[in-house]
Amino acid sequence: MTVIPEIPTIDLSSYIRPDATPEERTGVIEDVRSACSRYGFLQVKGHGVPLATQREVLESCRRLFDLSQKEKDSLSLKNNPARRGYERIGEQVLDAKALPDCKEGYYLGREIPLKQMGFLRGPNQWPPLPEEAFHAPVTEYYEHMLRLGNSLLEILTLGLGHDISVLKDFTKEPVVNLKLLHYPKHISQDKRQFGAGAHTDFGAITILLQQPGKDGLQVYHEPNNAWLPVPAVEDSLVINIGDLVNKWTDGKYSSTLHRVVNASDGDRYSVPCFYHGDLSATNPFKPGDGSETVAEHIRRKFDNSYGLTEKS
Ligand SMILES: O=C(O)CCC(=O)C(=O)O
Ligand SMILES: [Fe+2]
Repeated sequence: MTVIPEIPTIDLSSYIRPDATPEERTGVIEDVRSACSRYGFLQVKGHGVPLATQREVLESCRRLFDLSQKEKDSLSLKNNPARRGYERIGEQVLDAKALPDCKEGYYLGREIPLKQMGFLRGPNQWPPLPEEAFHAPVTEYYEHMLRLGNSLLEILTLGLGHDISVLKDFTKEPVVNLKLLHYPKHISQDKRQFGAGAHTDFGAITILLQQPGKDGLQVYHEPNNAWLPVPAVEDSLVINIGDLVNKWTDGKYSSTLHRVVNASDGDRYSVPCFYHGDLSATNPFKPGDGSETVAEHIRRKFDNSYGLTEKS
């Protein structure tokens, strides 16, 4: 009988706690290294993001997507050079062999002044919701993602045998973007319809909050030719490696195909956080290897998935 493996869950508190021993830290580094090279995915607990903050950001998703279609369309990412804002159901095609994704989304990131606006950098588009119903909870969650993202990059870097100082340029002014997602109930009978078609993430790492109890994420496991479900467990965050780190580590840490089919009998909300890094950075693990910049890499993949060109 083939035993289908499970995506491992790792307790990060043994690394993050100020009084963690060197042995405890080494244990976490080793476990994360192993999960990233075997699966490219892991779940973490003990990550330091308060449960109330997680619940609030998921509530903010519900409030946002409950706005009228007209209000949401007026915030479209297509009219925004920083690509902040709203994506309609069917607007993104993550897998060109499948039907357009059955999800709607909303991008937010660091608030950058208008005069410094550029690709993925600029002011956010804020929906017409009270401060405490959206702006405050989303901003609080965002600050936690920055902190956690930096700790995870450290852990990954140490696992590769590098000093964390190699991350200096990459983490200088990092583009770290949240995406609020809503998957309606899955009703299509068409086998080519997914909430999110099979894809790998574009950036360095992704930290994903799934609405507890609302399963749907599946990760491809090549050795078994199987899609492994990643259960939506309260207070666990999913971490996965993106294409940038896959490329920079020659696949030692792999960006793995994944997809979403809303398995619940109602709406499903989730919040991925894409840590892309400093747009002008190149490979921190092999400086001078001639690789493209973070900006060049992300732009190609991002615009392609929305059918955008540099000028649109
Ligand atoms: O909603 C999810 O569980 C995953 C979303 C995802 O993979 C993505 O947005 O890249
Ligand atoms: Fe993804």
